[in-house]
Amino acid sequence: MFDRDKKGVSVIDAYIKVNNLSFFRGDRAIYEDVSLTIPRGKVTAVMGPSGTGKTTLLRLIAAQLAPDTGTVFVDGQDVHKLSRSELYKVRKKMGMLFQSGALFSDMSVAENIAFPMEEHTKLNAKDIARIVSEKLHSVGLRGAAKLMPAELSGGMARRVALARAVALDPELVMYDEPFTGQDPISKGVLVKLIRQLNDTAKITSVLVSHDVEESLSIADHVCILAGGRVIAEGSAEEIRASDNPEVRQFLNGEPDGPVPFHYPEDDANGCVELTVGANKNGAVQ
Ligand SMILES: Nc1ncnc2c1ncn2[C@@H]1O[C@H](COP(=O)(O)OP(=O)(O)OP(=O)(O)O)[C@@H](O)[C@H]1O
Repeated sequence: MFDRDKKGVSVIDAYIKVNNLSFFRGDRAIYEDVSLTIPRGKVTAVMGPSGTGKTTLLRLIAAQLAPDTGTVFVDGQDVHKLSRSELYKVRKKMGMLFQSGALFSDMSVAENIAFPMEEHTKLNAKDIARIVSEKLHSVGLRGAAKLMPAELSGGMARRVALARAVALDPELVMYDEPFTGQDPISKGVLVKLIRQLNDTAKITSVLVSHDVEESLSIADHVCILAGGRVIAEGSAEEIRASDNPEVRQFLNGEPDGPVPFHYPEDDANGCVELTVGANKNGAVQ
C-alpha cells in the first residue's frame, strides 16, 4: 500500500511526524516518549481505551496544546515553533470535526457551511453559495440547505459538520469520535463519506474512534495507544493479525487484561469528599 524504495522497503511519506513526545497533566504522564507517523493522503485511525489521550494528541497536532518535550511536524513544519501568523496558515490547512463540534443552532445548514469561508476567505457571496452547494452535494444533503440544525437527525447533523470541516478544502482532516451516538446505518454512511472525501480531495485523514470495526474498515494505517505509549502501528490487516495481548484485549473489548480499566488513583484526585447534603452538624443525609 505504501510506496517502496529501490530495495522494496516500504517508505512512508509522512504528513505528520510526532517525535519523542511527552506530555503531562500535572504529575501524570499522558504521553511518554511517543513517536508516530501519519502518512500523507491516507486514512489513519488512532484508537485506544477511553482516557488514553487520543483527543489530546489531536490538540497537540493542532498546536492547541504544547508538548513538554518532543516535536510535532505537520507537512514539514514544527508546529510548536511557529509564529502566530505561521500557525494561522497551517491551521487553515486543517479541518477538524471535534466531538463537541456542534452546528450553530441559529444558522441554517447552508449558513453553517458558509461560515468558515466568510471568516477566512475573501470569496464573494456567489462563489461561497456555489461551494456550499458542492460540499452539501458531497455529503448527500443538497436538499437540506435551508433547514435549521434542530430539524436534522443526528446523522444528518454529523454530515453537515463534516461538510463544514472540509469547506476550506483542507489538506488534513481530523475526526474526533465521528461515530458517537450514530445508528449502524449512519455509521456506515459516515465511513463511506470519510473514505470518499479522503480519496477524491486527496486529503490526509486522522480518525480518532473507539469503533474498532468501522475504523479498521476504512483505515490504511492504524495506531493503537494505551498507557501513554504506542502499543501497535501498522495496516488494518497487520493490526487484526497482531498477537500482542494488549492489542487483542483492545480489539476484543475485554475488560481484563494488560490494559488497565481504572483511571490511576492518587490522593489529590482519588479521595471522595462530598460536602453536598451535609447538615449543620456535619451529618451527611
Ligand atoms: N483540561 C484537562 N485538564 C486536566 N486533565 C485533562 C484535561 N483534558 C483531558 N485530561 C485528561 O487527559 C487524559 C486524556 O484525555 P483525552 O480526552 O485526550 O482522552 P481520550 O483518549 O480522547 O478519551 P476518550 O476516548 O474517552 O474521549 C484523560 O485522563 C483526562 O482525564
